[in-house]
Amino acid sequence: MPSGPTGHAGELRLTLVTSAPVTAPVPQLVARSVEIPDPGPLLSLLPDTSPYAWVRGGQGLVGWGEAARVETSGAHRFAELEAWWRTLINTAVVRDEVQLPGSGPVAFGSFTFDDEPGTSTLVLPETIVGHRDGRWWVTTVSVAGNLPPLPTLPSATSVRRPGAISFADGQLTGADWEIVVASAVDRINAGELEKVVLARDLVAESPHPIDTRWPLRRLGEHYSRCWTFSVDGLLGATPELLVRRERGLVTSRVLAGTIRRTHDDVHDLALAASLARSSKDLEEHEFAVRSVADALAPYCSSMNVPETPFVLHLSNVMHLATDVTGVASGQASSLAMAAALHPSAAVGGTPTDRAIELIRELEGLDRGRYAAPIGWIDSAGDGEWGIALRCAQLDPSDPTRMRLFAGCGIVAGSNPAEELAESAAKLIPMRDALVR
Ligand SMILES: C=C(O[C@H]1C=CC=C(C(=O)O)[C@@H]1O)C(=O)O
Repeated sequence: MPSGPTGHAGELRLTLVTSAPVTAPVPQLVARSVEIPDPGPLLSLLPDTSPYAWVRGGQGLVGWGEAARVETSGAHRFAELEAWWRTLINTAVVRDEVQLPGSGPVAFGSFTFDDEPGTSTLVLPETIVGHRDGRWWVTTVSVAGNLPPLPTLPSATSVRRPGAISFADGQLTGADWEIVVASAVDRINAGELEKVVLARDLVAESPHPIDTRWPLRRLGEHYSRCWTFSVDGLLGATPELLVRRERGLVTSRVLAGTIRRTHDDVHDLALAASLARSSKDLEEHEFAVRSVADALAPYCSSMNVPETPFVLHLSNVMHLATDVTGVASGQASSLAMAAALHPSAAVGGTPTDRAIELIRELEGLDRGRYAAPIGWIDSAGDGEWGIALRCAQLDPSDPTRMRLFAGCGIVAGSNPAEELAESAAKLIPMRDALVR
């Protein structure tokens, strides 16, 4: 049901929560972006309430405050939220003195993996700070119809370290999850499908409410090749870019096929070489690349799909990776492309429908917004959408608790114990970010 606008003059906010097409009137949005001197690391600017972030190698966007928000659920969630964004932007007054991707008004978004349960959201923060190629800017947004004043940026604030964190099994114990993986392998060997991605969760508990900026800063430091994100208490550092659309250029980083690192550099190099030759991992990777290339093809006039993957080295694992690029042929936005790509074979399986049915049947997990698109969209429809991996969701009703997620692509040659060990390696970034 739509609710709002709420607040009083000068603090007008629009909040919509809807399971029906988003039809409520939208307010007059006024936004301005101005260049600023280097304000310091983006992630250290965030205040402690509802931080929004999309940062890689120190560059990207952070935001806070809430000028407008919309939530929805169901099979049409992507189209409904995009329609709302377009309506908001169509009547907006924007003074953008920066003219870079990510300047001007930007909505951060996070979507559910499945149509139900849960809600997906787009949020337009009141303040957004961006950094790209040696330039910094601030965007201020008002929905009260007047030009917003420039904010005073906070100086780096201190962040509370989580207390002694305890971790417990989530929905399934490791042993039970291995049984689930074994049944998936049986179903693949029976010829029902080729690949399915199965996930598990852990529950982290702190003696006091978790300040999510602590793990965010750690993730930004230790996984600088990944996209560190935060939207509505879902935070993590994903190595997988579902899609970027920027001035007509479309990019996707596809990952599938994983090997754990040992931290012995010589041994890790040998492992990387064996990953690049592993027929099980190459097959798993090929499914993922195909699914992305097929989904992007209708949106591109030309595409480059490399035949051979490269090995992406992260501090916990190494992945087979392929960067698919294309030239956009029409006006479809980054969000429309993310919708077309989701769920790719990196988080669903092959064939997609059969894999999703098997996930629902076997996994026993509410994935929430894990393994689904998370990112941002600007007024031109450009933006970046990652897959929410290597992440955790803060419990909205108990901020001392977070659920951590990790999943593995299961194919005919998968071994349940190996997959459990791989999932544990994929949980390391979030575990370490919480305890170190
Ligand atoms: C589903 C996850 O990873 C996917 C992305 C990269 C490699 C994967 C793999 O090798 O299994 C997974 O498909 C996860 O990290 O939770």
